[in-house]
Amino acid sequence: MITPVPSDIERYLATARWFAGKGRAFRVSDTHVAALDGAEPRSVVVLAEVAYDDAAGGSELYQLPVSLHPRPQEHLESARIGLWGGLHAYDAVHDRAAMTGWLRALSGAEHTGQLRFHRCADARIDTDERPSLMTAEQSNSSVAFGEESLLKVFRKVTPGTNPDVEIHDVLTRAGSDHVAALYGWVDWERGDGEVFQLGFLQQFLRTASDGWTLASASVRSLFAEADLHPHEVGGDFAGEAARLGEGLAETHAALAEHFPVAALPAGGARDLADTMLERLDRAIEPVPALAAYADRIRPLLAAVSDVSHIPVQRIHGDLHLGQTLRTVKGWKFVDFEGEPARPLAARRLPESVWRDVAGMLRSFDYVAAVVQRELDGDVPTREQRAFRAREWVERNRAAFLTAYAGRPLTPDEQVLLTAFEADKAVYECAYEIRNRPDWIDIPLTAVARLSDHEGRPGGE
Ligand SMILES: Nc1ncnc2c1ncn2[C@@H]1O[C@H](COP(=O)(O)OP(=O)(O)O)[C@@H](O)[C@H]1O
Ligand SMILES: O=P(O)(O)O[C@H]1O[C@H](CO)[C@@H](O[C@H]2O[C@H](CO)[C@@H](O)[C@H](O)[C@H]2O)[C@H](O)[C@H]1O
Repeated sequence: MITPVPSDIERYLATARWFAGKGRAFRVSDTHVAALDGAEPRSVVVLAEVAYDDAAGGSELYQLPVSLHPRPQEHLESARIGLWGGLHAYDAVHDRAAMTGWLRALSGAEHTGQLRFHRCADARIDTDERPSLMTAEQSNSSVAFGEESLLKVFRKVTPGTNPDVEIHDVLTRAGSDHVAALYGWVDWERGDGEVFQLGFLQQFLRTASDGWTLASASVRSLFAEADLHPHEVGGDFAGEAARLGEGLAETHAALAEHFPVAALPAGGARDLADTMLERLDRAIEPVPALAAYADRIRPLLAAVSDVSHIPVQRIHGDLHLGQTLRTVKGWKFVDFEGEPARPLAARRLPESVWRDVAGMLRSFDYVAAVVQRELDGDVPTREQRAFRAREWVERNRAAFLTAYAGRPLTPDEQVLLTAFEADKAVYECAYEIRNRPDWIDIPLTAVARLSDHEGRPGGE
């Protein structure tokens, strides 16, 4: 069995887009290796224990599928990890031959040592399809096989059922129109018997466009017209926003049918409010500008503790326009992993559907803000654009929400929705300062707007 070199992995992780510990002091304290027997090139999965040496401490387990070659592979230079036992080690998601090996193992439902490849009963898997790494990788890595299937390789792994695999499995069996069908998945059993899900193969929605791209195009087409209102512009998004709302309502209904539903127990509303308040307090340290709004945001979050009945069920957990794909047959939702920063167990718990609704509402705000940033102009031009962007946001929020709920929200639902929006904007402040500090103004502006919310029914 190959022996990985921890310092090579540390160097590789430090620059990886998907490594959540960037900027923190860390070291690889241990590694586990599982081999894909008989694969050519030689392939292993390395699970690297990452220990953090900063004040927050803690540890995480990261997955590196590795291909091992006796000779250097020039075309894989950017994916090179190091030289291990005389073999050249590469991040295998970049290595087409290695990924074909994974597809074959999935197709054959192979059990090799500690790795177990599962194939779903109705899965169509063509092992001749050519693998290519998707460039839009974020928290994980995804490899497309021709036009047929997509392998998502989780990077940070935790023991137990992964919510992305679990929800794709359940909704595929239920015949949902709103997810890509699950074709198979990969488990790894650690020496102590704990099982980790390493990735899954799903239907590749190759002709789909993601909601972020479509919504950005709509905002750009608004700005291309000097004075028109959003509903007067050819690229109006409100119809799509409404279809997204309907699609989310149908997805929530399917999740409610196939997973347990409940109401938060006594004290649950207070716990939820406290969790949000704690998240706000924690975010002030990395984002000191939040402090100026904190006293006016706290009552919005604390109000949740007065809601007497909060129904909960499985939800998406981190919904935004980038997690939606428009196919010819309607909208699909992807990436049911929940917020990457939350512990896995928390991400599988039933939650209020208003968390997902709030996520989408925040995304309409984001897309309008991001498109404005692409454009320059003098102050009056920018102010006029900001006003028109607000009209676009309000129109699409309303279309989405009306279609989702199909009726006016009750006062309690409005309290929950506002609190989840504020909570999400706070989360985004912490997320942006770590990942895209240039974008910090986007959620901060939202926090400022929400802090001004009091007494305004119906949202922002
Ligand atoms: N089944 C699919 N078919 C086509 N594209 C997909 C599919 N699932 C995800 N994608 C695309 O891949 C991107 C990354 O997928 P996602 O599951 O969100 O991974 P991550 O956890 O790395 O963010 C998505 O934004 C989406 O555009
Ligand atoms: O897609 P992930 O599950 O990795 O989610 C994380 O990254 C998202 C950014 O890609 C982040 O979403 C935020 O930025 C989006 C625009 O890029 C915007 O549409 C979302 O509304 C906003 O929250 C998400 O919060 C984070 O968890």
